[in-house]
Amino acid sequence: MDSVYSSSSAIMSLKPPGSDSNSVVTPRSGGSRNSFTSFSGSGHKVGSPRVVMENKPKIVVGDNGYVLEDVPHFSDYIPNLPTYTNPLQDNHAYSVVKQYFVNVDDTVAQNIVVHKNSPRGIHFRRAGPRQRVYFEAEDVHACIVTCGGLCPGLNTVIREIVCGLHHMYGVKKVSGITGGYKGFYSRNTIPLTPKSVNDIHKRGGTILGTSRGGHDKSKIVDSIQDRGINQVYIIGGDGTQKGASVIYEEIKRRGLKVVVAGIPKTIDNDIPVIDKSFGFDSAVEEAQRAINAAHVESESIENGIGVVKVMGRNSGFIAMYATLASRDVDCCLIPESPFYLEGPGGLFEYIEKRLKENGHMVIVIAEGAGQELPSESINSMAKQDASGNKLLQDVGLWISQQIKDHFSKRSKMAINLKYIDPTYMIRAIPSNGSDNVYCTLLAQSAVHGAMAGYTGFTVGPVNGRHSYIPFHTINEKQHKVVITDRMWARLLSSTNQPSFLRTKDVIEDKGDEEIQEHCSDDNLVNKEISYTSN
Ligand SMILES: Nc1ncnc2c1ncn2[C@@H]1O[C@H](COP(=O)(O)OP(=O)(O)OP(=O)(O)O)[C@@H](O)[C@H]1O
Ligand SMILES: O=P(O)(O)OC[C@H]1O[C@](O)(CO)[C@@H](O)[C@@H]1O
Ligand SMILES: [Mg+2]
Repeated sequence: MDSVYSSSSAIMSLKPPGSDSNSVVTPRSGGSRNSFTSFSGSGHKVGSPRVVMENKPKIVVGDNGYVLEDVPHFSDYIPNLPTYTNPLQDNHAYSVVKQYFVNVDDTVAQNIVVHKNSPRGIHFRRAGPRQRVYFEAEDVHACIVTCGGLCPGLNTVIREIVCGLHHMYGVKKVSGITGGYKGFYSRNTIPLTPKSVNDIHKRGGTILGTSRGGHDKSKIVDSIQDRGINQVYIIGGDGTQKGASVIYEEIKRRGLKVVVAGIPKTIDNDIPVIDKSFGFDSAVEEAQRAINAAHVESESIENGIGVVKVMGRNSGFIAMYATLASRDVDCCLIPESPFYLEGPGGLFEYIEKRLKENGHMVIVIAEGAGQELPSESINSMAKQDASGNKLLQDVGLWISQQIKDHFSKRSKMAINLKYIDPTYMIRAIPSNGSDNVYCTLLAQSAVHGAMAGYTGFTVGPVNGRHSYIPFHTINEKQHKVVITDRMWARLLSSTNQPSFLRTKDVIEDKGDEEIQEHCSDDNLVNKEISYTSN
């Protein structure tokens, strides 16, 4: 297999040094806190000097178009590190498993729909326990932080990182960083033990608290160093993963033996590459309650219209899946599918037609849908939250008002509209059973990767197999509903709503679809999260 670091000529092996089962157990270093591992580029131990590394993606290419988008490993920038036998091999629970350790050469294909002559395409390193680890239990000081908005399952991930570290690897020292990234510079942390986190998965929210903004790279890494932390688990959405990547780069620049592991969290399901994000299923389920209420209200009254707003800033996955799941929805509006109100093919015409046919209707709207419409009329200034995310207009309220105005002023039809905004109620629930299992796998995969010396990665299922995905890949783009894909067509055929598309849009979008083929939302339904032993 040929191996390259992107355009550079450096040759790299698929196996990280020390992960080879034939390698000899190297002696324990005395103080293996994060400062012991500063090395010069030439491999000499030099005490404290800083190591400046090139930030190039780690790409390995092989035969027939095989590409591995690999994740960083300590051994990339710290030579001659000691490795240890994985304590799992003596764990009674896992000793029954035939082949528990993941082969170091195992990778996971991003694209599983192929033709006879297709190139093998992009792969990611398979997640799971390795035979050799880069930490001894008593030397680990892990920390966990949650950032960004709430999402069902945050507490489950926290619980399972703590329990995974403790029960699988014997790690006792885990600190909770409170209130998101800015918690790194506050004085107190919360000690986390299997006992203290035992019941937290039954609660919504995050026991650690969360926040937006306040990411200061140098202060965060100083705090990590000062506290002697050597494994950092960062749970959060797209912004958080970008912040994690910046922290990882700074840690590498300082030559520290500190893992940065990202666990993707987003109720919007807007993180690319992974099959879906945790909490998404729980959110879709909870949205059913609001849609049911809207349906009951609307069908109980003449010309009743129920409008339900769900979350989804730039990606309309919750709206799309909640609509498909419910079957009571007559129109679903998402950010990816621009719509218009007036004239032939517009929303008002469709509402009138639907009410005449059926006497009532339900509209589900994602919060980011049609944002340009209220902005045009209200002419508001774009405002941002503390993280720099654009603050949205309440499109649910706006569209409800537009529909009311239209039917009272320009149509002879008297309507009864009820607007339901369950957005924060959906986000604040505890995760359901299947999300709990998914959260467990994510947490355990992150722990295995960290113990094995991988860093700078986000963990997640790719085609059902948990994988380590480099930050740069995760941070490249956002996962969005592709409106020229089959899944959106299924929705259109289920609701019978207009597509609001003109032929020109379809042609332009088909070009996009080819580019985004691998992250099509078809993947989301056709792939199950695999609960196999990775
Ligand atoms: N480009 C960036 N570089 C460094 N830090 C960032 C960056 N973008 C966001 N962050 C930090 O990440 C944290 C979370 O970001 P944000 O509020 O955008 O939420 P998120 O992680 O995207 O989650 P969600 O949008 O699902 O609620 C914030 O503390 C923010 O300062
Ligand atoms: O009001 P907050 O907490 O800033 O969060 C709102 C945003 O967070 C999200 O739930 C993402 O976490 C978006 O869907 C929503 O726009
Ligand atoms: Mg975000």
